[in-house]
Order: sequence, then C-alpha cells, then structure tokens
Amino acid sequence: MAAVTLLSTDGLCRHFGGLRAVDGVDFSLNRGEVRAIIGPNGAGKTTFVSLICGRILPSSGSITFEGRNISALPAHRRVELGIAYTFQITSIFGNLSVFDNVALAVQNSMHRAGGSFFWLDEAQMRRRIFEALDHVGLDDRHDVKASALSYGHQRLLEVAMGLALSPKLLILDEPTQGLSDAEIAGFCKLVRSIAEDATVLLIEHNMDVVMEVAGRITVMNNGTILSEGTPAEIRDDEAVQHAYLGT
Ligand SMILES: Nc1ncnc2c1ncn2[C@@H]1O[C@H](COP(=O)(O)OP(=O)(O)OP(=O)(O)O)[C@@H](O)[C@H]1O
Repeated sequence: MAAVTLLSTDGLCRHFGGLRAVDGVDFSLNRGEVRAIIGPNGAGKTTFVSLICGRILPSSGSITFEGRNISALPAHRRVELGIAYTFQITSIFGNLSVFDNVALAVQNSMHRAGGSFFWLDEAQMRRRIFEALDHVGLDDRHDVKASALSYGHQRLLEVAMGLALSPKLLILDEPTQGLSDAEIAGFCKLVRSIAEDATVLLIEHNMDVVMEVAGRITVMNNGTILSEGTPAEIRDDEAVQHAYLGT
C-alpha cells in the first residue's frame, strides 16, 4: 500500500535569541509509522515536537498535518485535529484519581476546543476513559489516587491521557525515562499496540527501545536533521556514530 503523509515540516525554524534550536527542518511522517527522534542533549528534539504540537510557534517555516497548514494554530486546535502529546514533565494531578486525571484531559480538550467532543455523553466519556486505561493496563487502578501510583504507572497514566483523545498522532517525549526494565518491555508492547490505530512519534534516549519499536529513526543534531533511516541503517551510519554515540 502506498505511504500517505500524515505530517510534514518545511524549513521549520525556532530561534531563541541567537540560538537556532530548530534550524530549517524538512521532515515527513507517514500515517501508521512509529518514528523515533534521537540525538544528543540540546539537539533540538523537544523544541521540534513542541513546534509540531503547538506548545511553541515557529520563527519561520511551516507544518502541514493531513494536508492542512497548522503552523499558526494554537495547541488546543491541534489536539482537536488529532495531535496528542505527553511531555517529560508530568502533567498529572496527584490528588485526583487515575480516572479523573484522564477525564480532566478529555474535558480540557473538549472545553478548549470549543466543544469538539461535545457529542460525548457521560456513558460515552466513561467508555472512552476506560478504553484508554485498559489499553495501558491501568483500568483496575482507576479509583486510586494518581500520587499513589509508581512512577512507571504515572507515565502510563500520561499515555492514557493522550490516548483518551483518540489521536491520529501521539507524540511521546522520553516516555521510558525512569522506568524499570520490566516496565520498559511492557512499554514497547504498548507502543506497538498503539501503532495499530495511530501514528507514533517518540523522542527516546534508550537505544534498545528505539531499535525495537521504531520503523524509522530521525537523528537530530544542532537543530538540524543529521540522518534518517531504518534502525539498521542508523546503527551503521558513521556520521551518527560520530555525533551521537561519540565513537
Ligand atoms: N525556551 C527556551 N529558551 C531558550 N533556549 C531554549 C529554550 N528551549 C530550548 N532551548 C535551547 O534550545 C536547544 C535545544 O533544546 P531542546 O530541549 O529542544 O533539545 P533536546 O534535543 O530535546 O535535548 P534533551 O535531549 O536534553 O532534552 C538547547 O540549547 C536549549 O537550551
């Protein structure tokens, strides 16, 4: 089947004063891919995905999602179009239950998107929340306070908060940071199952995870794309080894 472009960027730049955090990035992501973005600290990975989800706006260049220029749209409009994200910094409310955290994520996007999910009645909303919790394996912990979850489970809760928005594109920023080996193995399985319905873009430092889950890898360095290819191609790429692996 021919690949269909879901998201692309054209000459995308974001400068902070004199610093070119993202510097003329041309990027393309096909529907159904699991794409990893890797690169050394400060390469511009988080800035790049923040531009895609609208947390920050570009200095220049454009972002196209499903054929539509979304460069100037605020984040909540992009959520409405199907772009969901979880970031390194946790967005969980510890004193609320697991269920309520997911409910809040859905309600927030409903509210901010001007009622795009307005058609969801209470039963539908509950179903959607439980589906998301079931997907990450937290359904039996729905009434537990989020602060009582282990760190690994809190990260899964964040993924559930993204999944409950039924995204076409789910962006995960360092999702396995701080997880145990067993939790990381579970996470890899989870990403593969999410990818049955959605496109996944993840920033990941754990190379074992990258090699296992990503169909393709984009390597960033100094705000630009250094290389792109399959895990095998990237592993054998000398420029990547030099810049990223320091060998
Ligand atoms: N809001 C900001 N203001 C000023 N500089 C910033 C800002 N955000 C990021 N930067 C700078 O932009 C560059 C790219 O940062 P970014 O966080 O995107 O890199 P990264 O590849 O995600 O790094 P890491 O792997 O350490 O998370 C860094 O030099 C960083 O200090």
